[in-house]
Amino acid sequence: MNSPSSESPSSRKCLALFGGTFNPVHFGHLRMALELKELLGFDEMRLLPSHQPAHRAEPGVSAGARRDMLALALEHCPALLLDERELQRAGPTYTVDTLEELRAELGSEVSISFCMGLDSLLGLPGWHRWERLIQLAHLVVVTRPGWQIPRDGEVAELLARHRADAAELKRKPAGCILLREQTLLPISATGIRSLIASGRSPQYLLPERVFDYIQTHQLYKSEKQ
Ligand SMILES: Nc1ncnc2c1ncn2[C@@H]1O[C@H](COP(=O)(O)OP(=O)(O)OP(=O)(O)O)[C@@H](O)[C@H]1O
Ligand SMILES: O=C(O)c1ccc[n+]([C@@H]2O[C@H](COP(=O)([O-])O)[C@@H](O)[C@H]2O)c1
Repeated sequence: MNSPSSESPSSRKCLALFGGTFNPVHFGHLRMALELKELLGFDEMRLLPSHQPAHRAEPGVSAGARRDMLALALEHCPALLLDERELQRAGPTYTVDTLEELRAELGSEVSISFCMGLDSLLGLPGWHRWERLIQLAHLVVVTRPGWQIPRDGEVAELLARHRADAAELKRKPAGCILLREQTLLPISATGIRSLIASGRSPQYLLPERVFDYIQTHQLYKSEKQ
């Protein structure tokens, strides 16, 4: 399928995706996804767990367990959906493959926004076929404490060409980058894993049911996970 066409009706369906390793999912992810959905008026917000993350060491916890924790976290939140498509693909998980697949499924008119933290945007030039991403979807980037918007380099150039405001996400199916300054909870999965590995509790940083799952399955007891 070719790149989606540009202008068209304001009644266009708007789908948002929030991808991650979710090892484990925590309130930082969930609040960000929910706030973006509500504040930007997406019709759907799908959380997309990656199977075999492309640019990090293989997680010590299986894709199935990461998916199960995410499913538990979303059970009582109809506003957030789980999209398992990446778990069904073998080999390294590349976002561009997911977006090509979605475009083939949904057609060229639906607006697709791929949401990420600023830390992820800074690494974008290392992603597989990264220049194609912006032809297939919008990027919604939430600034994260401790991370600065770059002034030069490939990401700065990408921003200069594609930066747009929120209304553009509905006006076009793809091609815009929206930078959102949003208060993010200072929680990271790395922090949660190291708390547990050092014998401390991650309670109140993630949903209670996810905490129960981690305890039942004895996850993250060792630093390697
Ligand atoms: N506290 C947070 N608030 C909002 N977004 C977050 C937060 N933590 C991570 N993200 C974003 O969520 C997406 C998936 O992140 P990921 O699953 O790697 O979580 P993480 O907490 O950063 O994990 P790790 O510490 O293992 O790197 C990324 O786009 C990342 O920028
Ligand atoms: O496609 C790639 O090359 C690529 C490289 C790094 C990260 N991503 C995607 O970015 C999202 C956040 O990744 P992570 O590793 O921070 O959890 C997740 O959906 C990954 O699949 C994608």
